[in-house]
Amino acid sequence: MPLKNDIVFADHPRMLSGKYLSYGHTAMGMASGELWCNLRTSTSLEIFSNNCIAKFSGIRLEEVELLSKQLFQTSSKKQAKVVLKSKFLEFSFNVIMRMIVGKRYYGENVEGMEEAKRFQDIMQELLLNLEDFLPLARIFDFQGVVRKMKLLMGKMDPLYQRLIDKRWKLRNETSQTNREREEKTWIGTLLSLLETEPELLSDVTKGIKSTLIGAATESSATMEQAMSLFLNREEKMKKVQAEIDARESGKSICWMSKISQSFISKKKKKKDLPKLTYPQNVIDETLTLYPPTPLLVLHKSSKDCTIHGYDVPQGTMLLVHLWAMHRDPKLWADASKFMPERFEERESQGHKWIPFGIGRRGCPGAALGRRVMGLVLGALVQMKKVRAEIDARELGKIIC
Ligand code: HEM
Repeated sequence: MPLKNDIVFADHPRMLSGKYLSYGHTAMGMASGELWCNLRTSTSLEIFSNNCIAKFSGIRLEEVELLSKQLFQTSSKKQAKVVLKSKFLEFSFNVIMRMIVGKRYYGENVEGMEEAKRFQDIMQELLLNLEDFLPLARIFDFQGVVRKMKLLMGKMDPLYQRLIDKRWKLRNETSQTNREREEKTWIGTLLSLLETEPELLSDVTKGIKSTLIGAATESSATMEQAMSLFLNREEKMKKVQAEIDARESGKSICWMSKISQSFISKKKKKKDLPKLTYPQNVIDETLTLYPPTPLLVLHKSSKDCTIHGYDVPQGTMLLVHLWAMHRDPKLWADASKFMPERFEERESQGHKWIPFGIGRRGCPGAALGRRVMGLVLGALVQMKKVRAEIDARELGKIIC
């Protein structure tokens, strides 16, 4: 059956089950696009591997601790209102930037204030514009959105270029120890890729940009949404607290790192760590009802193909209507209800649940995103325990 136009909306899993997704469509993501494809070599896959993510667990724990301290300070004298959106964004940027370049860009201990300020200003502007930056607006370019985004991306380029040049110079000049330290960051790993494939320099820059924006905005939007769902449904929050309490049998020793480890991928869960099923289900349900990328990113067919009986010519753009799929009453019981319990039968969710996309261009940061979100939510619903752990550590009573 021929298609009527060159933009296809897929709003049913059957549309996604054809061979369309299996032969390497091209994501037309705003910053990554085809370029990320080139980076999907063993080196870039390594930076998203479970081992690599585990290596950075200390960074995540430190950042959650700093976030918690900020919240304690704000409310130390009396109850205070806190805008979590900005706190989550700054937290997410710090986590991801420490993994990428080993530096914080917000809050205390910021190295190089001038560079940090430039970075913060660009991010602020970018995020304000990102809210308008829906794929459809981009196709028809309402209000010159594309031009605005290109301008901002252009402003980011020198910043990233300087970061990369600095690291590249250090790699070539410094001692073995410094070099090894550099290699521990993502940028170090990606730069080692350039030694064998120097033509990938511009892909590395663009890959880092898209990773950063996606990682920070998507995780923080989900955390914000989950907190708002929680605050309006006390019984769900209590259930999460109870599961964490039961798992720790009331002890508050080093539990943050244990919580963090509990959010690793289901298949890799360590035997000695009881599952934290309900908090995980809360995150998954938040991603069902409020996917941060409700239309995924634009995809384009790299060859002629047939989806669900329709002939799709090469170059057709595909928008996946994830929002509609995740709320389709034919696919889900009580489709619009916040019901983390539906994930108790996890295996049956299949292709109808794809907040991270699917296939070769699916989100490579899904495992990392889950861990970060799990840790933050776990900490926020158990602030007393976090405080006890931080105090005990500062008094030298525990080491973890
Ligand atoms: C709640 C957390 C997150 C959600 C819901 C999410 C969702 C997505 C989605 C839907 C896509 C497009 C997939 C497709 O169209 O098939 C994507 C792509 C991507 N995500 Fe995420 N993401 C999250 C966190 C992260 C994190 C933490 C990172 C990295 C540290 C990351 C890095 C990327 C990259 C690099 C791409 C582009 C992949 C490509 O073009 O091949 N994401 N993400």
